[in-house]
Amino acid sequence: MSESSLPLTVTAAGRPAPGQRAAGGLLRSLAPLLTEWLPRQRWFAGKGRPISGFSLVSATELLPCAHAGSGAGATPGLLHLLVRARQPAPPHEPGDGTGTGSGTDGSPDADCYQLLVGVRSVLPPEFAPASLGTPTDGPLRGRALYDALHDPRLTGLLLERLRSPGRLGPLRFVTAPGAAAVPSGLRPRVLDAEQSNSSVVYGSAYILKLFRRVDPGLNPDLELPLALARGGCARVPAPTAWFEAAAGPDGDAPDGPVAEGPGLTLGVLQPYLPGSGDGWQLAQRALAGRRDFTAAARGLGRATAEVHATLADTLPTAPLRGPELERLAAGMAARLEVAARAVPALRPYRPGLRNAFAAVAGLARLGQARRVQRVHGDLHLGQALCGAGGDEWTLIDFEGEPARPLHERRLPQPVVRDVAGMLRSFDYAACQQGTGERWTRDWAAANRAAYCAGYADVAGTDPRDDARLLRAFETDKAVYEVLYEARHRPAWLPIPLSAVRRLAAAGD
Ligand SMILES: Nc1ncnc2c1ncn2[C@@H]1O[C@H](COP(=O)(O)OP(=O)(O)O)[C@@H](O)[C@H]1O
Ligand SMILES: O=P(O)(O)O[C@H]1O[C@H](CO)[C@@H](O[C@H]2O[C@H](CO)[C@@H](O)[C@H](O)[C@H]2O)[C@H](O)[C@H]1O
Repeated sequence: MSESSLPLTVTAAGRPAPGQRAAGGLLRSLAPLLTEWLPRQRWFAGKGRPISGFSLVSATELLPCAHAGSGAGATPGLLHLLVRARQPAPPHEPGDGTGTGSGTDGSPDADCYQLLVGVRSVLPPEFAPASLGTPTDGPLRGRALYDALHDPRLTGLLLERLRSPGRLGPLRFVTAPGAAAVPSGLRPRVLDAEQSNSSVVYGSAYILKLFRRVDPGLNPDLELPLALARGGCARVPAPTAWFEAAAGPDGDAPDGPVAEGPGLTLGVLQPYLPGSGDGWQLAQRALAGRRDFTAAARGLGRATAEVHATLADTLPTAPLRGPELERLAAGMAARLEVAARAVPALRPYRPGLRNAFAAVAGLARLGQARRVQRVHGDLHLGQALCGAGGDEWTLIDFEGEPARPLHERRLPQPVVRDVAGMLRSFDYAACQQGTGERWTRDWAAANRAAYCAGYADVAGTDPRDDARLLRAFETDKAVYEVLYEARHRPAWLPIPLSAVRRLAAAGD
């Protein structure tokens, strides 16, 4: 998007600021700060590639910024920004082959990020770690800018906006039909978690997830929980409210009036489940204490199958016949090539891994077919919250694998894809406690079996009976994890690499 087509800056009163210059000047003054700050954020998706420039998709004042924060106790300003960061394109990451989509959404070389920027004349010391810096020119010259999610006054304001439906410039705040009224004055705190996005907890009642890298379209992390709530499935917290930006003709937020429809999903408010541990923490604790985890694993299998059953009832399903099975296998093989180019340690295992994918193409030649439906897409132990009973599970984070384009994450998939994700996670948990030990290997095997048995309790079919497809998805996931760890947590790379060795040997 060229600077001349920038949308207007929208004022707190919902009126365009005088002239487009405000937005252009804003971008110029923010660019040096963002170049420095963005790559340091956990959720920045373009790590390792230089940023060559920015374009502003929208800028909306939620609280006035120009004179904000002057004087003791003065109200800070709050600016909502959608900003594209231009970077050299990543190596092409091919699709699943289970649908018609290909390529990426929006500009492949310019991811769009959502930022909430606090504005003050002087930054209080408690917000120093959240500082973006101080622009030296433009409309915010000399003002201290910081990540507003760390300021309870500003995140409190955001909750106020979500409490009552309405519009502000390109932003639309929506309350779920039939949702209980959200009380005002809940105390906000930003979540300090290893996340792909950012979350704010209000009291111990709600959690607001703000999507950081946003793609045009309905985010499955809103779409699927809404569908599950419609279908009466209590395994997933039902969205209470959300906010979005209407999509313009080029997929960006518009400078005109907000159209009806989902546009870009920006944030989802849902009930917070207090005190619940996640499956990863519980598994780690069980391993450290050398305790059995199979009852919990079986419960998790049952929860997964219940969620799958409701998704199949409420959203479209389709057959996966010969040509689609072949495309699925080709997509997996192509992703392996991309990962092997990026991570040399994968290369020696390619022949064995390819065999796992060829076996899926082999199903097509046998005249077999499967079904596809909407699935979680990135299921692992950290995506399951456990109630007090120890085996009652709630599933969260239906966004799918964050690195994939949105249209691909919304494609129907075989359910074994989620099963494979969780099986990998038991392996991860065991490896994290020490790869070599017999006991941890047996622990992982027992929990993998219990999880599949739990799934079969509800679904009536055991995922292990579809061995070729399951192995192919497990292999595909391990390859994804190799790339994920190489990019985000290089010290963890040996974990998926050990699975790659095992899976490659099984395919010889
Ligand atoms: N409804 C909820 N109740 C309690 N904690 C939650 C809830 N939803 C998310 N969380 C916590 O927030 C963390 C991040 O949420 P998640 O949806 O996985 O975000 P991301 O996509 O950024 O990784 C989770 O690991 C979990 O600890
Ligand atoms: O939870 P996210 O949506 O951010 O998912 C990404 O990050 C996960 C790690 O936080 C990553 O999961 C991998 O590590 C887990 C342990 O930390 C393990 O349980 C998973 O099995 C493993 O895949 C996930 O792949 C990534 O998309």
